[in-house]
Amino acid sequence: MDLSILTMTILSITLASMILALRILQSSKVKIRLPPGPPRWPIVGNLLQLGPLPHKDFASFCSKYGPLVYLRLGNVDSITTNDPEIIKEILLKQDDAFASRPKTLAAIHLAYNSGDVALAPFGKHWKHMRRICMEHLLSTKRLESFQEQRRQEAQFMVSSVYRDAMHGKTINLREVLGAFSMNNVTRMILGKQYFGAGSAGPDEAAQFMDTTHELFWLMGVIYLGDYLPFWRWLDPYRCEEKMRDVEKRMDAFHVRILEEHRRRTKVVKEGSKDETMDFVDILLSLPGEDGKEHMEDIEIKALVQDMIAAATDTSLVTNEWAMAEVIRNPRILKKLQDELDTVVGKDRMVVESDLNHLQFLRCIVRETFRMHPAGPFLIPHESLRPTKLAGFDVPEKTRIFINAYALGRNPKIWDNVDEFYPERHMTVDGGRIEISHGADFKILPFSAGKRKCPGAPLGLCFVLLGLARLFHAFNWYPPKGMSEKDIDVNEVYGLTMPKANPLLAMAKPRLPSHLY
Ligand code: HEM
Repeated sequence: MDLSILTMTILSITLASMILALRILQSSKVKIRLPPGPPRWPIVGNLLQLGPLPHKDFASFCSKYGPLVYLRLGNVDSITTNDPEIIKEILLKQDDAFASRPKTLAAIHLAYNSGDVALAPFGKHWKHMRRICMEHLLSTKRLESFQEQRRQEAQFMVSSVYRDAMHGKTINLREVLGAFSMNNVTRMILGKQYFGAGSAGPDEAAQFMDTTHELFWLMGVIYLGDYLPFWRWLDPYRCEEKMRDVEKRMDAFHVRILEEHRRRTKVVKEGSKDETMDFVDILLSLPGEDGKEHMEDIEIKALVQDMIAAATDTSLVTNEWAMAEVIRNPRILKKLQDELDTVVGKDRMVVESDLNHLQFLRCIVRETFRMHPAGPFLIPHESLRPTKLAGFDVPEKTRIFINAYALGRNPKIWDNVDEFYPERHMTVDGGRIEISHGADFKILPFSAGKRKCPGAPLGLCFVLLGLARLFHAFNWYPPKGMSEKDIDVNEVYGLTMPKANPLLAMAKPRLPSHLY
């Protein structure tokens, strides 16, 4: 064949293929009807429209464009919603389409390459790991077996506040509540506590706390490298480098924990010591996936890290918000203490069996979740396949930002959205107040469907017990020189949404001294 004919043929075929490809692309684009959303820039999409509080930016997009909004974040399709019906559709009716997680750099570096539960994609490994947590850490029987430890930690917390109160010291409630959550969690999981008498050495405790704080922070960052590949390459804020550093330190910590437990198991087997089993002991004794004799170390480390991260910060953040809102509102504090005095009395401390009878306290917790949900976007989900939602198309691998913050402040479903008013949750017949989402999906503290929080009963127990003890045992006031309304309610964004500034307050004991 003549060279010019060959060239012509190649050119014609290339041109024809290009026209065909363009037609296919156009026709597929015509068919796709994405939800409405703000105009976007080339390459970065809507990323530049997000500030330090993205849950508020997303909320204002919903006010402007409707209950379901499409955003293009760099090269990632994303949707956000604040509407109960759409949320129900995502989490319940189309659960099988929306139950996955995106593979973020945090999942790679801080969750053993998505080898955990919370950041794992939907699939066999996730199911296996989740079942282990449900059966061996979060079953009713296991939770009951740790009840005495929770009582001890509640008493330790009250006693430490009492000591400071008697010396007229200002109490840093973030520290107090953080120690309560962390000790409870590490006692269940690692068999040791990091605060107070009998705790791990001060160096180990300080190191562990620093590293876990960094871990929480890095897990919450909306890292541009997840949306723009070139950003990952530049990494101007050295964010990925920090992730790698925390990954290394956390891993070294887990290696030590596993060694300690293996040594101890040997001693227990030899019969010289009787120990109750913590979660790590149990994980070390379980068979692995696909008929393996044991779980792999990496799986144990991923689960332990997940449980500590998921359980500690969520309950601390919720408790700090609830305390801040109640101390800002003396009327609510008085009403709560009246309830505590009626149900519990003043001659003993609150115990767990009281918690179901404290309806006003339960309303306070519900109201706290409405205004300050621990997870403003839950943990972002990802769609597994293309689907339809509220009449619009949602492509495969779309990132789903369910805005629990904007749901709780949605003026279409709540009145006076910025007022902390627990009474709005009272039932007409005075019945037990449910703290989960309920049928109307007007709040979403623990999510719903396949990825709903498996630790909700335990998390609620930490929250209700911690608050009941502190409000029953003490009167609370703002620090000297401040009034109630000076207590700020600003938040910072992260995987959880804590108060921007630690809550400081003064406490005055209100029960007989021998109870402390
Ligand atoms: C007040 C306390 C807590 C709150 C508010 C809370 C809230 C949440 C939320 C909003 C999610 C995301 C659900 C979703 O993405 O759809 C979640 C997931 C999760 N939570 Fe909790 N949580 C709390 C306590 C706990 C505790 C105590 C544990 C365990 C010890 C725990 C373990 C988990 C795990 C493993 C996941 C991931 C589930 C999955 O992806 O399958 N949480 N939690």
